[in-house]
Amino acid sequence: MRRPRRDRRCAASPPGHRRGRSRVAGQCEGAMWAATAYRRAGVGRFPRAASAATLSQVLQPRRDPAPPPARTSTPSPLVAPALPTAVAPYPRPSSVVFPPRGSLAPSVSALPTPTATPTPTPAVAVTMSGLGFLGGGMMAEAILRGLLAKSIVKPADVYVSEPYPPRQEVMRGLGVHVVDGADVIRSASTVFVAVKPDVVPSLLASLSPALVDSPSTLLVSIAAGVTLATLRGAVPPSARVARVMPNTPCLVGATAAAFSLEAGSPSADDDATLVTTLFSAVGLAVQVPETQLDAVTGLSGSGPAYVYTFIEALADGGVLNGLPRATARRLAAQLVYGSAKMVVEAEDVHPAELRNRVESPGGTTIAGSAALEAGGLRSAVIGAVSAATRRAKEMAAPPPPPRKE
Ligand SMILES: NC(=O)C1=CN([C@@H]2O[C@H](COP(=O)(O)OP(=O)(O)OC[C@H]3O[C@@H](n4cnc5c(N)ncnc54)[C@H](OP(=O)(O)O)[C@@H]3O)[C@@H](O)[C@H]2O)C=CC1
Ligand SMILES: O=C(O)[C@@H]1CCC=N1
Repeated sequence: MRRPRRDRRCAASPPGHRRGRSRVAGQCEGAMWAATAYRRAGVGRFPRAASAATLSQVLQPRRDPAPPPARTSTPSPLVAPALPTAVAPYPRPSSVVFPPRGSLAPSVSALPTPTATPTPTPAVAVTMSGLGFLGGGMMAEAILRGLLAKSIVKPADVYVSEPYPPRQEVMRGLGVHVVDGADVIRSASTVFVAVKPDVVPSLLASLSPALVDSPSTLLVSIAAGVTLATLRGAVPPSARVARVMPNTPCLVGATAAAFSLEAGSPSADDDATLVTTLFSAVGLAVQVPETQLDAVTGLSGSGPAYVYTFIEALADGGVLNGLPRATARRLAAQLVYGSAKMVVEAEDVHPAELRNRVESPGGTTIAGSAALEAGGLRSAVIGAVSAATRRAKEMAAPPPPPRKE
């Protein structure tokens, strides 16, 4: 009998304690709240460098030395065009050229080399010959639906191995081939490893003969905590490996994904280009040193869950104060969406500055912000990212040797 599947998914300062009345002073207090929260979250002292950077940022007068615009009944100065250096939306590729089987992506070498910032990708024609997924669960579905929605790949060019019949049906419903793992490797030159972390080493080891027969397969692992060294140890030398930490908003083309590649790999540039192209088609893709990937997991990999909790809590607050549930939910979601959009589009503006612009002196928002601080929201969020990061590190650790009876 199958084991039961787990439930999807998945897996301060007191009010009125300002030291000054100006917005700049308020920003300073924001930084102190951050430092206090940092300590409360049990992650040690607020780092000196971070503290200094944050304080200097918040203490600096704004680049525009003029006082903040007076609140009037005229249209708000917060509309995006009023913010400095708004960044344009990332250009999206219409499709990706995949390398033919058995060769290293000559067609992608013309694409830009990724950097630590979002990399624009050009529109190129589809000549897809095979994208694979080992595991057809939640995350595979999110990536796949995102890529299909952007016409990055055609369903007929996708091969998925998945043992659980209901998930196989979901995959077939997307029009992709459901085959066994070896056939995924034989049919696809780029293969996502999308099984649970503890399954990865044994699954890859079992696919070794197919990988030997299909040299230069690029395995793109999304498994939390599974290191490049573990991947390398589980595959033949001819296979290429990449480690990515995406998140479920792939599904709506708004993922925040970071990836790392093996140092010194001769195909590193091509692989970076291919991974960047795939993930920037469904959101943001940045390359980071592998040492940062566990923190990425704790922040943006796990982060959608924290944000959903926040949205749920916001909606509950609205309901408590008399809003119909559906109205509260729509407003809460749009609030988070719009606020995030402003941070994304004005990356030179510190979020504290955006917050301060909402907080009228003696008004409603500062009362709410003070309640958030008193409730420890900031500490709780920092603690959540740290707990998830620690968990990713634990998962990366080799399993303890079996106990002798
Ligand atoms: N969910 C998320 O938000 C994110 C997840 N990840 C990572 O993605 C990976 C997948 O997570 P998620 O999609 O949530 O998990 P799921 O459990 O939804 O998906 C994994 C799927 O792989 C199947 N599977 C098990 N063994 C094999 C096998 N040998 N061959 C092929 N398929 C197999 C599982 O079937 P069965 O259930 O029957 O075992 C399951 O359907 C994990 O490593 C996770 O760390 C990364 C970023 C975000
Ligand atoms: O919870 C997990 O382990 C996975 C990895 C990141 C998001 N979900």
